[in-house]
Amino acid sequence: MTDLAVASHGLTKRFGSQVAVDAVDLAVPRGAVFGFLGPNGSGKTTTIRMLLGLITPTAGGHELLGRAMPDRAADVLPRVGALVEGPGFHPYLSGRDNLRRVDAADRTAEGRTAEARIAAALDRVGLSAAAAKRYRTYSLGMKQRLAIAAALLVPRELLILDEPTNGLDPQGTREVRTLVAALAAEGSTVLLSTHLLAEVEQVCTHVGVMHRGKLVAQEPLGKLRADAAPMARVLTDQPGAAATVLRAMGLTEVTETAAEASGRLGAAAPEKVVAALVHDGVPVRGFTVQAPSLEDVFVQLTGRGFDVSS
Ligand SMILES: Nc1ncnc2c1ncn2[C@@H]1O[C@H](COP(=O)(O)OP(=O)(O)OP(=O)(O)O)[C@@H](O)[C@H]1O
Repeated sequence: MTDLAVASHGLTKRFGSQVAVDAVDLAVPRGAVFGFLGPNGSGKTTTIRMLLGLITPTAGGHELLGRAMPDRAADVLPRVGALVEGPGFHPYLSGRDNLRRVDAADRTAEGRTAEARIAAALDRVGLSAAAAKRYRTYSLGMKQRLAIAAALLVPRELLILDEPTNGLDPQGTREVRTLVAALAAEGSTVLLSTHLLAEVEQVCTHVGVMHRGKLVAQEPLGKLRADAAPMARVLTDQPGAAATVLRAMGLTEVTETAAEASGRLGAAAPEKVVAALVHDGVPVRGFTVQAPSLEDVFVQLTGRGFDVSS
């Protein structure tokens, strides 16, 4: 048994002359909550659609749960729950009746146990009380949770969720994040795509970063942070002189504003930097060393500061 829930090799998709996904080698360990992060248009949805066998790759291949796709699709897809775009729920049917339709359409699901499984899935996503209400009266968060319930009608080893919190208000976002964390705690591997760094920080154990169709980083979240160099900030009324010292001490990405200079600490020890500032007569009003934010880490890794917060 492989220890990877998702493994892709050179997965590529071209649309005409445009390369939407460019030789992506994904490695999602079993048990991970893998945040598939990238700005709009970076190729996340296209990758996910290839992973699920919804579209054919131009080149490359992949395995889900150790089985080659698409050859073993019939065998592996029943063990994979997916949330990709709207599942086409009927607006005038209740949440429960919508799940009955979804379950009836699934040939791998056992009809005899349908009612119990539907009730369990509704309970799982906190929709039991609203199960009899029509879908069209649901809030966005409830609609999204019903879509996740549809993915949970049978036990899943792997969940692939495309932007599960997209369009949700803060309350709905929290509900979905809590649900993802609970599913992971029960042993499911989760791959979720997002363009929100906060999402990755709050629920993910691993992260893969897409940029212009390429997977530019893929690591456990803790390692990503540990590998990143911290920032030093000097509060001073002589930022120009401070910046000169920071550069001389080997700090990189040195910037200055009216009241401070900052730079990325490499091998330089913070106390040596302070000593050098004082030695050169720079008046230091404050000195702080900050662990990099996840956004800083991505800038370091990719060399680009893409806007991931919008
Ligand atoms: N069917 C298609 N035909 C032509 N181009 C496409 C098609 N699907 C996607 N693309 C293009 O491929 C690129 C990647 O799109 P994709 O939807 O995979 O990005 P994404 O990272 O999921 O973005 P978003 O967060 O907006 O969904 C985009 O430039 C998009 O316009």
